[in-house]
Amino acid sequence: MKVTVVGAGNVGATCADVLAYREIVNEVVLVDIKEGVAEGKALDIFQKSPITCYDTRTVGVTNDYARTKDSDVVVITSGIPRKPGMSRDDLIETNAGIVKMVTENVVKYSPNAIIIIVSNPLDVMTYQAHLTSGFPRNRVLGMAGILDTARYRAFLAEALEVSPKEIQAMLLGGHGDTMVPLPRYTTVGGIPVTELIDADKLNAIIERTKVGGGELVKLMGTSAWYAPGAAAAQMVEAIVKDQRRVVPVCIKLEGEYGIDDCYLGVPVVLGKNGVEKVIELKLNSEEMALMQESRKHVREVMEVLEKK
Ligand SMILES: NC(=O)c1ccc[n+]([C@@H]2O[C@H](COP(=O)([O-])OP(=O)(O)OC[C@H]3O[C@@H](n4cnc5c(N)ncnc54)[C@H](O)[C@@H]3O)[C@@H](O)[C@H]2O)c1
Ligand SMILES: O=C(O)C[C@H](O)C(=O)O
Repeated sequence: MKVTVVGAGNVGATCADVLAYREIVNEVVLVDIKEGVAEGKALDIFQKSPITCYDTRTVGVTNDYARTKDSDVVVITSGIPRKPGMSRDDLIETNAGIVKMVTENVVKYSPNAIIIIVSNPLDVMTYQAHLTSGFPRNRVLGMAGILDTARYRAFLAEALEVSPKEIQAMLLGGHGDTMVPLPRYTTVGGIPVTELIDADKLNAIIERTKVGGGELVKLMGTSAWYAPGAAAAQMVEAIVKDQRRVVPVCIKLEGEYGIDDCYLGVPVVLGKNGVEKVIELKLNSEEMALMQESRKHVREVMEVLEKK
């Protein structure tokens, strides 16, 4: 199995590192537009292999897509991250062009690949890659829900003083402040979370999760990478090992949840064909209203792209 990661910055290099040290694939090709960056980071990761003991080979190239030929999965992280005071949507002008150009190259050399988008604004960059690639929707996916649920799960684990491994959760909607964490679908070792935490505390955790990316941007002056890189690697693993994991993924909705023609996070079964199935939950009226609000926001940003 061969995986390409485009963008050898914070998220891309972290994703490549996780793919390598966990031996998720045999070969990782890292691509960047900046001369030497991908080559250097791939070499550094390869030189770690005798220390932490793995066989995955990592190779870096500067814009040489021929070297990515016949990749099974391509993770696109190229693009600028936000700085304090910016929203993810502010990145659209720069990142849409980058994602378009990168996707054209990916399609040329790996026409059967499954594409995972990481660049922001996530839902609309997934739209851009879908438009440019012309791939079926099951092969153009956005990574955000695994990261957003991981934040929610981590905050809950801390509040409940339990292992984060015990928290299972689902979340819907766009990757922005309108995301929809679902307490009704959150359990702690199989116990509904609402039996273990009072409503005020749970609401505070939901609100913190919604702005979880911004919290880190404020602290670091740029956006997060450890959890995002690992989340993208988890999606790659589910695909290349055909694990059929049930995780939230951004995909074009075609009637599910009563929504057409919008890119939003929903629970899916993730396996060797990318999205094997979109799972449609029976939402209550409050959850449905939040999902519609999220759809409205993502649609507005999609329209910005359409007018470009
Ligand atoms: N979906 C998510 O949950 C999530 C999480 C974290 C970050 N992000 C997004 O991921 C993107 C990358 O974040 P980062 O922290 O790694 O940024 P970064 O600046 O560290 O890395 C981006 C890399 O992309 C490269 N690049 C730019 N244009 C390119 C092109 N045309 N071809 C190849 N490479 C190119 C840059 O040279 C740079 O090395 C940002 O848009 C950020 O907002 C998304
Ligand atoms: O917050 C950002 O800008 C990056 C990313 O989308 C995140 O949630 O960490």
